[in-house]
Amino acid sequence: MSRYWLEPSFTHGTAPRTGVLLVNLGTPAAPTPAAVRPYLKQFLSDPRVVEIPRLLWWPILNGIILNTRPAASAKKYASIWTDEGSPLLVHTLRQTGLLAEHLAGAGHDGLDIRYAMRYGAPSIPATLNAMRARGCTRILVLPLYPQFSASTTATVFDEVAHCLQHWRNPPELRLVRDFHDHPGYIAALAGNVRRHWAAHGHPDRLVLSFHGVPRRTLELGDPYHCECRTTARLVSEALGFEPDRVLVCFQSRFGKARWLEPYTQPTLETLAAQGMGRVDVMCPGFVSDCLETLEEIAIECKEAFLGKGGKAFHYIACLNEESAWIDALADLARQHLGSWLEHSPPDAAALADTRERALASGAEH
Ligand SMILES: C=CC1=C(C)c2cc3[nH]c(cc4nc(cc5[nH]c(cc1n2)c(C)c5CCC(=O)O)C(CCC(=O)O)=C4C)c(C)c3C=C
Ligand SMILES: [Fe+2]
Ligand SMILES: [Fe+2]
Repeated sequence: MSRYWLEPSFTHGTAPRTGVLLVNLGTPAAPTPAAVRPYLKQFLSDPRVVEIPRLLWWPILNGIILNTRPAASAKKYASIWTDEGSPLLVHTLRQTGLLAEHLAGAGHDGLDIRYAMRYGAPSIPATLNAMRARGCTRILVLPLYPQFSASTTATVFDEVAHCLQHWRNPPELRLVRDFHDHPGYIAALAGNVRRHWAAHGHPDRLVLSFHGVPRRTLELGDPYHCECRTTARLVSEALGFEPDRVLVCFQSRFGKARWLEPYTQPTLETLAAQGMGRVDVMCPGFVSDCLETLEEIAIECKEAFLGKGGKAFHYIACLNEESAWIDALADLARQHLGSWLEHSPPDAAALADTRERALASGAEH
């Protein structure tokens, strides 16, 4: 769409309102190669995600990756798909509903609370347009990534800004950059582990596995690695578990470059070889279970650990619909909504009236 075409901005008959937009990564529409391909194409064409010059990357993406990976990924998606759809989508949808209920219950009614996906549907532009149609003149954007990374959080901000370039009358905007050390988020993670341990006893090692990014991004100043380490330290402290029995590692390496280390699967294999009977693995960087947790960790890494002689592998689920997490999410939203909760948005209807009278009379506005 051309940026020189600015959309009109009528909000007649709708009370001005404040919106909260949760954003997650996105997921294919179905666990089939035909549905995975366009999703991967959009995802891997984002220059924030793959920082390789387009002239080099384009032939690799279109000539090799998009011809081989969709079929392989579709099989993995099929192994975790539910009757309601992709786990990532199902959890994001439920979290949105629970957050809306929670905030309404706390007296903050009238908020327009929605979710969008950075890749695939519902898209950020389509959702922002729907919020405008509902009269949102203030929007809080809350990416569901606890740790900031240019490849995730920043690209959400880019997409929001790109969309608003086409608006004649854009909303007031607030962005949540990260929540890697939010006390409610840390407490919810520790609560999940404690509950697991109350039922199953303690492991020899607790492995905290985060999604990886290229090592080069750390050298260039991306704070992601440090935020992951901080989250891990805070969770360990909250648990009071001996620090040398907690390991931090990075999963989902993509391509041949060096990524953040240590890598999750080789670390688990080493632990098995060292005679660690039981490991528990949790993925604090994902607030919703998805392909990377349910397939890569709970299936592939489990097989790898047991295959090297490990005796028991426990995967501890993501926060998903945990009430402590919904409390934390509501707290985070409230904290960033701040003054917006105290003062309702300026009355757009009054402005529209003035404008209409001016247009009708042909007078200078
Ligand atoms: C190619 C580079 C990739 C970077 C950099 C990257 C960073 C990154 N990703 C997440 C969260 C998720 N990634 C997911 C899937 C996924 N990730 C990549 C590649 C990169 N991610 C690919 C190609 C895929 C698709 C699946 C596959 O073909 O293997 C998911 C799961 C989506 C789902 O549908 O369940 C999540 C979530 C973070 C947090 C991050 C950087 C911090
Ligand atoms: Fe990823
Ligand atoms: Fe660091």
